[in-house]
Amino acid sequence: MLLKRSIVLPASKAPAAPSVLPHSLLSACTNVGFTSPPCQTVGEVLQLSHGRSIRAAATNTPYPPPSRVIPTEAPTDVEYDAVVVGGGMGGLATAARLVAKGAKVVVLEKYLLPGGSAAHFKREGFTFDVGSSMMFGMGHKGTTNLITKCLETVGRKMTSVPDPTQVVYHLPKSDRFPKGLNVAVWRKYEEFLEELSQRFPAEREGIKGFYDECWKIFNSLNVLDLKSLEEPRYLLGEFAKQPVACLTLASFLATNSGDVARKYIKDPELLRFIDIECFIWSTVPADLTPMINAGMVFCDRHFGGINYPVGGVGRIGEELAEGIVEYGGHVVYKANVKEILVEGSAEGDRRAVGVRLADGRVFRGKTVISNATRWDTFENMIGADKLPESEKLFRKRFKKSPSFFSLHMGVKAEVLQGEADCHHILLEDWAKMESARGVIFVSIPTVLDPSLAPPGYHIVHAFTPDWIDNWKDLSPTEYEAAKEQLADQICERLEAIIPGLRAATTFREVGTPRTHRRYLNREDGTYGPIPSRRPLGMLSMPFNTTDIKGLYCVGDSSFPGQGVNAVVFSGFGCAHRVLTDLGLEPSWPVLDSAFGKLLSTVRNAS
Ligand SMILES: NC(=O)c1ccc[n+]([C@@H]2O[C@H](COP(=O)([O-])OP(=O)(O)OC[C@H]3O[C@@H](n4cnc5c(N)ncnc54)[C@H](O)[C@@H]3O)[C@@H](O)[C@H]2O)c1
Ligand SMILES: CC(C)=CCC/C(C)=C/C=C/C(C)=C/C=C/C(C)=C/C=C/C=C(C)/C=C/C=C(C)/C=C/C=C(\C)CCC=C(C)C
Repeated sequence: MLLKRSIVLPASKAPAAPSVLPHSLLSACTNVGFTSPPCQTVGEVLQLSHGRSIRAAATNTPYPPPSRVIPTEAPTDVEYDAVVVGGGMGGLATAARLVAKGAKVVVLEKYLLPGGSAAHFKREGFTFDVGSSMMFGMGHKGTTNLITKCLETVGRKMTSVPDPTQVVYHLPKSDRFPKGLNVAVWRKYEEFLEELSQRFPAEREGIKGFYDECWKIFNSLNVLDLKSLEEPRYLLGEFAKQPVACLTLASFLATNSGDVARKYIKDPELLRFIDIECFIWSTVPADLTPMINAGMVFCDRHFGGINYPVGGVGRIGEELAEGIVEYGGHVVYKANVKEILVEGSAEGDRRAVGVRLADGRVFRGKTVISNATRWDTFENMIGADKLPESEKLFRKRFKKSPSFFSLHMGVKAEVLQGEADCHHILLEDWAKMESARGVIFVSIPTVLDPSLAPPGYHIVHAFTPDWIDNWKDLSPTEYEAAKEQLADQICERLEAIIPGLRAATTFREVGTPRTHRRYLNREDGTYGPIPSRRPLGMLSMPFNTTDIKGLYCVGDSSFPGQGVNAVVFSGFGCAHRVLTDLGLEPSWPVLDSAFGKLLSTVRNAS
């Protein structure tokens, strides 16, 4: 095994090897749907700094060639119940829930395929995940398995392969850990606690105390029927059915993970570990990470587990899009929304009535749901001069997180012989945890699903946070050179955990924050919003409704934030709120408006 876990659990504790399906069996399930390049290409042959040359993405030709009809049309002479801008996981989840209730829906996606950051693309026999690769919410029990539930909403089911770990950390060396702090987050909770406690024996009780608090949250979430927190009829119903769970969640709404961690843990090195536990999914340390989100992430990884969808992460979006169409909805690609049409001019009176595409087509709807970031939705599709007050507040409280620099590599399988863990985190210096190009995230999905690469090869997808400003004002030649230089540096660092990586690499494609901006249509290529000051837990995050009537936001700039299962939850909430506003689900209108006012007062004050 080349990516060694430095401390191995006692044999009795070690989990069984993952059930990796044979290549032949997996390829039968693999979808060869339409593809197109989400990353920019880097030329025919790359000269690596250590003297070898490898094939880079040669052309923008989709691989394999498109085999499906790509719908680019939907009727424009009807009024839809909902026009959804963007077919990322947030938009698709909303649309799936809406069509299942009989709503007339059109999803307008700028790109050629569904899924947004959770899509995939194909090159030379490799199927690469665009961004997301660590899938929560794909379990089979409880109520928090939101991806499974969302697929079921439109009659779909997917096969996935269980990951034996959520992630393996390769953290900085210190006096106490001369070989580095190496921790595997095992699928079994007790095994993870044991491994971490072996590293920090004096904190055994504190470790259990902190993570057990997370279970209080998760167990409360996991009995609720998860829908819109902006809908009082539903909320009161859940309070009546599950009073303890709701009160527990309410008590954590304004809490951040760092506060709870410090209640139980004193060791500064262990507190730094809790910071990176949060950072890898929230891109901020524990003090800025809402405790409810930590409860969800730190427990679902052991409850439903991390599961890799067979055929690649992009299959989820493809299945959802097909399901939406089967249920009577429309999903239109190459549909670039330039403007959200708003009638009325006075704040409070304005109403969204449809959208206009770059090619001039107009789609009218009783509601408009934007899966673009709030910055793209308001500044770019409505007008910076028309920002509602609540949006001004959002911009004060939240800023754009960095984007990512990504490296998609095809490597000879020998270099990863015996490797069983899909996700790894590498950090050499704690002081650089929050810096651009500090933490390196690694995903090797072929250890779970070999069908993603040709026989004898693996995929290594490595990415690191980076700012778009680092890529501005470069000539095309400078841009290409900068990409190659940084890619070489990242590969060199990765050799610490994958010796021989550079020599084994046969294919490499590089994406920068500019690539993310261009292909995901996210301002500055941002990964999502992060708090600009200490947040009051989840209270300051906006829900789905906006101050413009009929306009809703879904995705990672709405409650509960970043994460594929998080944006799917945001889609469940959004669809529920829209259905009640359309009269397709029951509500109590008088209570509704009073509750809406109360909620915005609490949020504005928090
Ligand atoms: N960006 C990454 O590299 C990355 C990595 C890991 C995880 N993720 C996760 O992915 C999730 C993002 O999900 P999401 O649903 O909020 O957003 P998303 O960015 O994945 O999807 C938004 C979709 O809307 C489309 N779109 C945007 N503007 C449009 C317009 N004007 N017209 C038509 N289509 C338009 C985009 O093409 C995209 O498909 C987040 O949870 C994030 O944590 C992202
Ligand atoms: C009054 C009122 C309003 C209220 C009352 C009380 C109550 C009832 C409350 C309730 C609440 C709720 C329901 C909530 C919910 C929440 C949720 C669902 C959440 C979720 C979350 C999730 C998350 C956050 C997730 C995330 C994830 C992520 C981000 C991931 C990512 C990953 C990555 C990036 C990593 C990768 C790695 C490598 C590659 C290594």
